[in-house]
Amino acid sequence: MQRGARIAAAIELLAEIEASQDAADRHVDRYFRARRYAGKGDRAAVANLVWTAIRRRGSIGWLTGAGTASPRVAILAAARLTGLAEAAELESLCDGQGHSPAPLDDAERAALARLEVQAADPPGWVRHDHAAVLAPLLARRYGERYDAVMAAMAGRAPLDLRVNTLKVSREKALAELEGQGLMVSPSLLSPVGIRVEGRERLGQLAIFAEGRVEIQDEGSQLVALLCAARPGEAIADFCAGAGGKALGLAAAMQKKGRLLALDVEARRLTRMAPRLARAGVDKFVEQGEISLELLTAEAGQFDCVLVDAPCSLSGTWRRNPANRWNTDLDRVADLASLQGRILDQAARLVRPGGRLVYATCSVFMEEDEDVVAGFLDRHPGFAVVDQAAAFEAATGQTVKAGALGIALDPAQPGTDGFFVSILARNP
Ligand SMILES: C[S@@+](CC[C@H](N)C(=O)[O-])C[C@H]1O[C@@H](n2cnc3c(N)ncnc32)[C@H](O)[C@@H]1O
Repeated sequence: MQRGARIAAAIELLAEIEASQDAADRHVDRYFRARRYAGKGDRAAVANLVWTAIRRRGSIGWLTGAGTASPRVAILAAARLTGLAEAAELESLCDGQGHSPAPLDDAERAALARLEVQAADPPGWVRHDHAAVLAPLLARRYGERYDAVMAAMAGRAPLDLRVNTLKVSREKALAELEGQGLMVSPSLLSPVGIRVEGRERLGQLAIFAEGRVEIQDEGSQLVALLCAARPGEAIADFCAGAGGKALGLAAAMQKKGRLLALDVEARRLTRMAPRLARAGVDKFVEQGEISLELLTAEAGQFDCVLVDAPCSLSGTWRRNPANRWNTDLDRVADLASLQGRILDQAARLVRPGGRLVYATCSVFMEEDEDVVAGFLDRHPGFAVVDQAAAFEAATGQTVKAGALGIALDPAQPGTDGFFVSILARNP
């Protein structure tokens, strides 16, 4: 495909994506399945234009003065921003000949001219592609590290695996994956983690189908490990959802003791069934729906309660770029009050002397430290433990920790953005 044809294909694809509710990657796959003549290079170039236009939606709107840019303007701007075309070439690439896009109209020409001026000195939120209202929140969290972290946030999320130590050791799993021709290395912080180079399709491999490894970001692995669950303990996973953390907890407990996976919607827990079965812990993990009766009946019964709270997902922008634009301050405030309420409920289940672990995949302190501080004000019977010492005890590694918790990010240590706070109930 010529460059003009690649741009035209990307415009067509983006318009399709915008007009539908389906996930963007499904469209990209379908589009190319129907166009077998397109080569690997074509596919990569078109997909890069489409992803750039989606990820940079808000900043392209600002740079071109177009507000919400049309698919044509968005893709032409993406072609410029990714270096596929120089400014002066866009006009000639859009000549309407063969498979090239139709010629530019005056409004499009003006939008692309404005891009050249504005791109010279854009504000931080444009450079790093997030809603302008989130700038103070990110400045509060990162200060001088803002540019470095946001640059890391723009990269592609790595592929991490958690080894199911109920079935195999990390050494054996590494050897098996290497035997399959994969480039793998032990994770830096998670003692049960493996990092895979490249975008391998793991679904077909026996090691995955037979539950020896599970796909899980290293940050998620660390959240489960920081519960320091031991065999024989009673642990409640209060926001268990699809069960990612529950799997890690079950392995740490060596299937001994009691692991209760809870969620406010029992429907959500059904998604964990195949994962539990694959990992060989389906008979071990108990499931339950949160209710007043349950909170009363189970009060004070657990050595540790994990609250992996619903959040803005701002730590996962590498995976879900649309969230960079559709999170506003009201949503963050609403989530913070929900998180406080969930913590209040979950705390009832912790036995005297037990642990309460609060985690989010948000990088906003408003959903993290502030929620913990509010909880501690309301519950004088709980206190923070030494976070850095708890991290070292659970993982054998050291990280920088704050007084109220540990914040991980894609720049340092290179995980998704996560926050974890380990609290203890007074004996
Ligand atoms: C971040 S997700 C959990 C992910 C899960 N722990 C995992 O590792 O796969 C948050 C979960 O909290 C649940 N949730 C939402 N509101 C809740 C509430 N009021 N109480 C308890 N759980 C709630 C959601 O249903 C969702 O499953």
